[in-house]
Amino acid sequence: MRTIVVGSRQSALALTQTGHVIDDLKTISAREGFQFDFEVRKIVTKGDRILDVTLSKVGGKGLFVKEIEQALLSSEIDMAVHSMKDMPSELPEGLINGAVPRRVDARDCLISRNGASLDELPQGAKVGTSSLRRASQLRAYRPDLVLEPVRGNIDSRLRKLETEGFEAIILAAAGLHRMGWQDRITSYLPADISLPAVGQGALGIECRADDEELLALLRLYNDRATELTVAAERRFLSVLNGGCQVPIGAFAVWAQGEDSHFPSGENIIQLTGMVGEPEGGLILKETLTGTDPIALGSAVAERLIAKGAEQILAQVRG
Ligand SMILES: NCc1[nH]cc(CCC(=O)O)c1CC(=O)O
Repeated sequence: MRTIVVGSRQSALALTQTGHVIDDLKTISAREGFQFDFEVRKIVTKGDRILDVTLSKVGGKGLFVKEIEQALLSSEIDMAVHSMKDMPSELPEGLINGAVPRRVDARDCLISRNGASLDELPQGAKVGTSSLRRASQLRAYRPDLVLEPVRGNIDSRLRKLETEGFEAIILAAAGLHRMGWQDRITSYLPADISLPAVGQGALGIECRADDEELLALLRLYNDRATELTVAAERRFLSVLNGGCQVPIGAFAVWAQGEDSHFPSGENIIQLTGMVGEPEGGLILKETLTGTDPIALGSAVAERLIAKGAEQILAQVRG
């Protein structure tokens, strides 16, 4: 019997999704006759220590994974569950993403204090989001709203909805579902109003590239459709050099379509990508289909670059 040590951040969401993954892996492990046991080890990351500083000011998403990757490389832990959204596009030498489990709801959602939908929010209502992507798209749809940052874990953001005078906040539906807090969701934002972040609603399981024993189990947990759609989104993001906090969104779906361009039965991915000005004045968007996620991600990015995406991103980074 081998004990797999699973590193996790201490946030309620990280611990909860790590717990769900361990439950799933235990089921697969027992069914397939593996000899694995699991144990959670909590790790405090730099991102957790500075949760009150706006992330885009301190260097972005890598902040949540660096310590975890060091613990993996030194074999202090064997695997770690990440939100795909927070996983950098390049993993360090020696580590790989061993499985992408089936994605849950990828949409953004609105949690409003009085049950109002986005359309029903009063003129000039104060809405909380720290995401440039959400702000850009919300401003394009409802220019009257007053958007203000709301940082912290989802539990503290929900608290701030009550204590800091917001009419509503925007969160990823996936986090609320995983926490069992889906009752708090007032309405789901359709992708044409708020295109989700790259990888939103999906998880990635990082482990050492040479840990064949564990990889054999993780392969059985991988969901091919999620792996390929998220790969297309991530390729799109990396071509746009979007590692840090940038107003970029993407969402890919998997269709086993009858499209005449593709031999029947082939896996067809439809990818929509968007780059928006932070003030919502201009939203660039493009949808393409293809069978190769890498080529598709690049193609959508190139289309947006041709429309001026790099100028928008240069302004944001500037
Ligand atoms: N930005 C932080 C983050 N990273 C992952 C999730 C949860 C949802 C997911 O798995 O995509 C959230 C919270 C949010 O954006 O509301």
